[in-house]
Amino acid sequence: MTPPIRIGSGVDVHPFADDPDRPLVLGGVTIPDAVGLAGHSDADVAAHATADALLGALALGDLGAWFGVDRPDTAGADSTGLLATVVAALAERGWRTGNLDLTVVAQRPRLAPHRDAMQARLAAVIGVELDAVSVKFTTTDRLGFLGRGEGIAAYASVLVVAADEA
Ligand SMILES: Nc1ccn([C@@H]2O[C@H](COP(=O)(O)O)[C@@H](O)[C@H]2O)c(=O)n1
Ligand SMILES: C[C@@]1(CO)OP(=O)(O)OP(=O)(O)OC[C@H]1O
Repeated sequence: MTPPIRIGSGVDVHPFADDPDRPLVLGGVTIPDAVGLAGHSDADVAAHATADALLGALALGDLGAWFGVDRPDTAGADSTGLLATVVAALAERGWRTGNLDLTVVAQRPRLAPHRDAMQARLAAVIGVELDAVSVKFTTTDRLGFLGRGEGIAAYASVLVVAADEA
């Protein structure tokens, strides 16, 4: 019998864009005065890692399997819309999110001032209380490609719960 809780993890990395006017979007929040990430969608690594974690919890494949990698309809897409589609797919199968713990790895910019906004936005999109979403930030102390400021990564862990569980 399938246990009433399942765990999922997701990872995503995108490089900084060459275009200095591209917005940086993380967890559905536009970070002011920051260069954005390159990608087919809005390149929101936080939303992508969260969506992959939810898909992983139910062994439903990954973002590319659901949304392709270069489909015209996802060009420049708001990734919280993709995440909402994944949340709806879970609900259709009788599952809801228990909690999300997300770590964004970025040498720059400083993100802590945007934690509350990201937590609130992600909680709204995945349909959980505010205290079920944790967003953390770390640098790599200048080590590696992230530490050289070449891009941003996000790592998400989720618990999903059978919707009929109290
Ligand atoms: N892009 C970032 C990275 C980190 N922070 C905050 O700084 C703290 C210390 O980071 P270390 O990598 O030096 O351990 C971290 O816990 C975050 O609070 C940040 O705001 N933005
Ligand atoms: C979101 C999708 C949609 O084309 O594209 P990207 O924004 O490039 O993001 P990535 O995590 O590289 O791949 C997943 C794709 O499904």
